[in-house]
Amino acid sequence: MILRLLSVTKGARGSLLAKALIGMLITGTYIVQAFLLAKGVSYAFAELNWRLFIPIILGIALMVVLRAHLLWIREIFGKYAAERVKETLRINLFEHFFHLGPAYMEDGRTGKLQSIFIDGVEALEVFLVDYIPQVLVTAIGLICILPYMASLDPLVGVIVFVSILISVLCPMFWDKLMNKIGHGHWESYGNLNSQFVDAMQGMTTLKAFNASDEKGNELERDANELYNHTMKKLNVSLISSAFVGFATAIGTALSVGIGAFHLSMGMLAMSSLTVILFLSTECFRPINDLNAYWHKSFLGFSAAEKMFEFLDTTITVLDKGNDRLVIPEGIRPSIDFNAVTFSYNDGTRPALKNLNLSIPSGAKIALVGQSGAGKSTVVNLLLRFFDPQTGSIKISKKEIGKYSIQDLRRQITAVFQDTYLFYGTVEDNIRVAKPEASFDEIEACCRNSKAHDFISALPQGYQTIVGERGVRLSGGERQRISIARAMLKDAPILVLDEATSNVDASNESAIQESLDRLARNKTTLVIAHRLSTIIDATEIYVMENEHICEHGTAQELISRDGAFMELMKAQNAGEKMG
Ligand SMILES: Nc1ncnc2c1ncn2[C@@H]1O[C@H](COP(=O)(O)OP(=O)(O)OP(=O)(O)O)[C@@H](O)[C@H]1O
Repeated sequence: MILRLLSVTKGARGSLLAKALIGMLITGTYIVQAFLLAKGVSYAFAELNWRLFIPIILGIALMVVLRAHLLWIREIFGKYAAERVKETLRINLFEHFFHLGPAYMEDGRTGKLQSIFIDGVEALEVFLVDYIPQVLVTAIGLICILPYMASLDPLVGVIVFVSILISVLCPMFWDKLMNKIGHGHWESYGNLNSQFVDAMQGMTTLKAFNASDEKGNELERDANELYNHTMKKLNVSLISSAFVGFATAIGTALSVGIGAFHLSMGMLAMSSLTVILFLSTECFRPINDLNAYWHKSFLGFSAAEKMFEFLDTTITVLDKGNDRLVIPEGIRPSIDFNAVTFSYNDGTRPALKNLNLSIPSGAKIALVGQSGAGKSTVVNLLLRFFDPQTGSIKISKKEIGKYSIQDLRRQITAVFQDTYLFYGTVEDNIRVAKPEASFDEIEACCRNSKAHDFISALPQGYQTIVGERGVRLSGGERQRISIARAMLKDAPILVLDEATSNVDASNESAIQESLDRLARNKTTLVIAHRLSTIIDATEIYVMENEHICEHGTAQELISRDGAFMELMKAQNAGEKMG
């Protein structure tokens, strides 16, 4: 995993190396300072002239000033590297997220993803930007200091070496436990985040059903779990740090003690003992820093595992097709579903079973049926949000999997029952369909979709901010914006999935007229519950239990008195009661 993590430092490696080099210079200033201090102390014991102390004091002051500057420069390199690494990681994550598409979002909870994408990436900063350069600094520093210490007193060298080994290896013993706790932390953090997002989005429902207390309790339980994990993490981290602190303190004390003993035995000079005294502290300084970074990094490790787990999620809808799907102006493609079977998720219950459906070039086909029959699933498959397990779907007689997904979706305009508005102006939201559109084109589409009047009445007209944190629009208004989007995209295949379900009666006939006009030179698939809106379709397909049970013109189906008539009767009865 560490190697994989290192791969994301590409683009920031120069800065990381610079940071490590500056770190070595900083260690150098500490070593020089230690030597100067050692010299000063030995002068003090020798009771030499005070003037001799002046260069030592000046030298130490110089080291302090130099170190302050180096620390400042190291911070700049560190921050630059951190931002680059985090940017790379997030770009990788977002790219994969978009490749996974709607199929992934079926299982994933937004709050969990958010916690990994945002906070997980932040948690990795310490490991990538502090720990890795510190490994270099520590290794080089020790390679320089240890042999010198051993040359002064071999036994002291061995003691320092063993203490360093213990300090480095000790955190590794806790690794498994720390990792487990880290996983628990992200799990509970993700749960809390998901619950919170859920509560925010469903606030109206919670209040309407007096269920906010229960939701509040669930949030409290999740917050409590997170607290417990955080405390566990702190405990283990503190114990591990205490071990390392103990090993370094014992190492320093032993090396000075042994040095003093050797001095008393006449085996070591006073000047060497003072050097050992100050240098042994410098030996352990980078180790302590390394240990501190290791502990700060451990949440990053478990976050990294979650990130890699996400990055390894198989993309189920593969974009392998290289063929271009460019439909020349005026040409209307045909669509064919042949023996299509499809199940969501675990595949236990098929949403479509052996479905056959043909939409001839330029025809308007309607798909009707009871709720849950599988109508929207047909659209999901046509847009390749999912791929069927068996059977084939063809556009213009060629399997849709052979076209690039971008090309495929470029040729289809879909209007759904639910319209998502992004944070931004009304104009931006419509422009999503055709970024290069002129304002006049946008306005013309809004007039046709009966959206222009209400948009003009908004505080800043087309420049009014909508979406999250923006002006709230009604369901019908949102749907008219989505119809304007569809009109602007004007692709050769039109899919209307309950496109006017939220539109009020006064606007419906006018919008229906515009949609009919839009559908005139296209191949159209309409899904509608209100059967009056599809009566003019070239052919109506009736779905029942995941497959087509009958099809024909409205007239044919009415005279057959089958499933379609059942639906008509049920609807008429419903309308009469309404
Ligand atoms: N994203 C999904 N994940 C899992 N199951 C799903 C998903 N979407 C739909 N289903 C299931 O697949 C079946 C068909 O659903 P689909 O939405 O296609 O029906 P529909 O005919 O469009 O219904 P409605 O008219 O109510 O919109 C249903 O049993 C539904 O529960």
